[in-house]
Amino acid sequence: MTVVLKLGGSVVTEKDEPETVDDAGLAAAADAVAGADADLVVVHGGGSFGHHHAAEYGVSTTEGTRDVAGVDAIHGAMKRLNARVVASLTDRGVPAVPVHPFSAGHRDADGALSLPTGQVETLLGEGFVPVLHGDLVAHEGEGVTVLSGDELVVELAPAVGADRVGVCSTVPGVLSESGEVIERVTAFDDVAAALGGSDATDVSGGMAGKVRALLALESPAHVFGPDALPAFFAGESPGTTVDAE
Ligand SMILES: Nc1ncnc2c1ncn2[C@@H]1O[C@H](COP(=O)(O)OP(=O)(O)OP(=O)(O)O)[C@@H](O)[C@H]1O
Ligand SMILES: C=C(C)CCOP(=O)(O)O
Repeated sequence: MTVVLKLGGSVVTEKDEPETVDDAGLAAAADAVAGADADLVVVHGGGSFGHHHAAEYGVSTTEGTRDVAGVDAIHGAMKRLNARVVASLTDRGVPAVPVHPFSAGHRDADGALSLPTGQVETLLGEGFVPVLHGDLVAHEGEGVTVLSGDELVVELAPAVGADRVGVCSTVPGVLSESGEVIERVTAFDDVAAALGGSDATDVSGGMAGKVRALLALESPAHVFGPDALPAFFAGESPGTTVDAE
């Protein structure tokens, strides 16, 4: 069983406090990952490491920068967070290794992403748990733009032949306008009215960006909260299933 799991930046960091890890959130997520019986690829989001710096330099998934100080601030912070996530996993005996997307991917002038995945597939085959992260990426005509962890999930899941895809955020799923967890989302327009950005600083579109990205996947993806991580690894379908059918 191959699983691609994104740990939202809102799960592993205090999203409102610049460069602050949520120690309890990260520990709980790492415990769940350590207990999983699967070949696993982990992706984590930016949280208060990526989004604050990206907002400061005016960088999003479509608006770029050529400022090397911005690259250092954003990519540097994401590498620091990645080191913390990898360490929390290796502390628990998970064979986690870092993979930095900035060194590998690029977007063309239309924004289309090319991301080599051979290193992830090979690491997985060799028994490692590759840990990727939302990052910057070279972007023709823009300098560099943000590459969200949700986009990484969409690229990686088919590349590694994922049997299950999970996106863990702090919300228990995609919520309706009345605040109920929507069980299944099959089309963006069906839920567009309920979808907003993030309630924290977020340059990659919050839940709306997440649903849009996941609908591009051939296979279903599950969006759920941190408490549901063990259920997800047990094969259940907690939260919202996003499935374009
Ligand atoms: N209809 C909705 N259902 C659920 N969440 C929603 C909805 N509309 C807006 N949101 C916001 O989307 C947020 C989740 O997206 P966000 O990008 O912040 O999560 P994340 O992936 O955990 O973080 P990061 O982008 O740092 O990785 C929620 O915290 C909430 O504020
Ligand atoms: C802001 C940066 C650098 C990464 C964004 O990744 P995301 O939190 O998965 O959207």
